[in-house]
Amino acid sequence: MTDLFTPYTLRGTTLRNRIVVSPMCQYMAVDGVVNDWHHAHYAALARGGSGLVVVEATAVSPEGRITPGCLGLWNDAQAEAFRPLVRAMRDAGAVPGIQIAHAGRKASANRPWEGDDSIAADDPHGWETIAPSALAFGAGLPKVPRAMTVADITRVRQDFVAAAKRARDVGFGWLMLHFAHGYLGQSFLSPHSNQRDDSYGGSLENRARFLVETLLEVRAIWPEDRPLSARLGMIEFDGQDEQTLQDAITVARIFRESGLDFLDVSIGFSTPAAKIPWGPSFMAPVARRVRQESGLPVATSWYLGNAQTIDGLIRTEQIDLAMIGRPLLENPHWPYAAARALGREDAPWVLPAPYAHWLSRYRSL
Ligand SMILES: C=C(C(=O)O)c1ccccc1
Repeated sequence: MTDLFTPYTLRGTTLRNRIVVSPMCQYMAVDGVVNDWHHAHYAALARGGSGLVVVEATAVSPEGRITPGCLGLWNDAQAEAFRPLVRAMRDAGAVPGIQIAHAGRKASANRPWEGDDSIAADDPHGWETIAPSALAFGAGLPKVPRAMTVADITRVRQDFVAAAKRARDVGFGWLMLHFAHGYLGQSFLSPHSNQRDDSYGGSLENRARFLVETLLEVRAIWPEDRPLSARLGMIEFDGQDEQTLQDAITVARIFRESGLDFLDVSIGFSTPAAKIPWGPSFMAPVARRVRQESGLPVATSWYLGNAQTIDGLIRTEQIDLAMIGRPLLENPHWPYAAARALGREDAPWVLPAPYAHWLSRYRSL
């Protein structure tokens, strides 16, 4: 019986368990470069026992950042700065992953604790944003993006490929394309944000074109023995859920045929009018359906629940991996706590030996 601590092998890459550190933006970079914050943050998460650690949304170009504090992979100096981080995660027994992204019309924003809104037009820290259509997201992000030309689309696709090559060359073992949460990839797929009348807009095939073209070109350079995944907003909670989900499952099937290995099922966040039914494991039924109907192994996140609940999602094959976010910020050693909660005798050895020997020799009372 498969459970939360069963190793997971995909394309010759083996995770020690089913626990994944979900990519969570830290907004602590300067000029997109890794610094002490990231070293401490990701090393602690890797030492906490998770099987895969996915580094936060890392921009493929300067304009692709959400905020000025986002990490980047648009130049070689940024890539080289990742090397010690990759090594530290591997030394801790985790597979190092990274999410590459372009924020599209949600770019040029202040950090969440500094406004969580568009940088003012007269603020030199901001920049021109681009998107499929000249349609602002709205709410705190009223900045109207410039509609991308086909030349822009080609350039951004090439930026994704260049960033993927850099991630490959510095040793990341798992790549995630960020096609969710209202960012550029998602914004091509969603009619909320894509009202183009050329071959990148209108029909589902056209709205998926940028995503599929990018996936195909990244697959061509990503090593055969390393998993290629994507995070895709499969549902918007905007009143059109069944149609959106059917369309997204169609796209997921095309992704599988185009060489995608794994799909992280998330939310579109394409409109501020969405009514998200926040609740315990509320995305699990969506993930189960995507897994059944797309033929791809899946993960999902969002209020997944306690260790017993998440273990149950794995045991009943609703999901293959569990994307854990905020519980790991509360406790990077969440995998150890989960192993204890599940009654595993080897719980201490989820952690590195310097911790495990003390925890196993002098058991908690
Ligand atoms: C910063 C985010 C990301 O990188 O996906 C994000 C955006 C919306 C909801 C959750 C997370």
